[in-house]
Amino acid sequence: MTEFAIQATDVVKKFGDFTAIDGINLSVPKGCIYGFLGPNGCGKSTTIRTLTGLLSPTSGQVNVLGLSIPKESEALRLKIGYMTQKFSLYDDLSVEENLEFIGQIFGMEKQTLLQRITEQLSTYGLDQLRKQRVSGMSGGQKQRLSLAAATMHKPELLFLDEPTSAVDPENRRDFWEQLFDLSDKGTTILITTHYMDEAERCHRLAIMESGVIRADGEPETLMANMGVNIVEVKTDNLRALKNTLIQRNEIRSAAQIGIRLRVLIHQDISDPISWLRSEFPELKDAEMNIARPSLEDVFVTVTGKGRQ
Ligand SMILES: Nc1ncnc2c1ncn2[C@@H]1O[C@H](COP(=O)(O)OP(=O)(O)OP(=O)(O)O)[C@@H](O)[C@H]1O
Repeated sequence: MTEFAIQATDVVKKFGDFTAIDGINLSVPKGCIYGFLGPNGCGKSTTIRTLTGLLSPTSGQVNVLGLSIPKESEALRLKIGYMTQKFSLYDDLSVEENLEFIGQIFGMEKQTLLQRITEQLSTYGLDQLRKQRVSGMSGGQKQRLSLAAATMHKPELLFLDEPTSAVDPENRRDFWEQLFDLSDKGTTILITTHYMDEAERCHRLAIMESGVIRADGEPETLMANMGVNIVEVKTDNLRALKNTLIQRNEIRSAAQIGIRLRVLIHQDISDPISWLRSEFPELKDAEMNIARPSLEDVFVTVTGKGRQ
């Protein structure tokens, strides 16, 4: 039987008249890296804050690591780590002082604390920077320190709210290596992002829009079950072609990618290339090929963006 780190049922969170999350159901298996993908303002941070007990849901049930939230949030606090996009570090303290401070908050004894600081500095490549003040550090260094701080007390469950938005692709890749290491050791990770490539690395994924989960599952399964075929078209006048194509109900979306138009066509059309040639005379001699689905296609298919 699958054990779940997080189970949320029909969770609603309102701010006054505004509904930020609207009936979310979520089951996150233990040890899983679970992604939350969605545009700015769709409710990702509100969901995380509700799951950690920082916000109380307006209605619905939340169970995290066997604890009923928000009632048992205080007990949960010791079992989770939480890293936000702002990194939440103390600028005037050095690298090791930041870790020491966090360890003290979690009530670690002096000897254990010193040993853990040494471990964390080594794991996150911060040995050389131990005396460095945070204010003089680069985005990538701050990110590593922030992850070291969030995992000081060896949490069972780690919440990461857009942790890579302030760093370059190389640092992002290194950061993901660290996440896979943590996952290998059994840590459950819930991470929010609006980067497609990052979402593809997750074991499971929920796609969120306007406070609602539009789809969830393994990235591969989501891509397989999209209900569309993808054709890439290379021809002239792509802008005009796009406007013509999206008038048809059979076409879910069309987006220009460089010199090609990526066209998502409903799966009930069995031979989409022949269909395009026969329905649109301007495509008679166009170069067309079937493309592999991407997570961006899934996103477009399950959210309102496909209807534009
Ligand atoms: N304390 C609050 N009071 C009122 N409205 C809020 C509050 N917190 C969030 N909201 C609103 O709820 C919606 C969801 O916000 P949230 O921060 O959860 O989105 P998000 O998906 O995390 O976005 P981002 O990627 O920009 O962080 C937004 O419209 C936001 O303005």
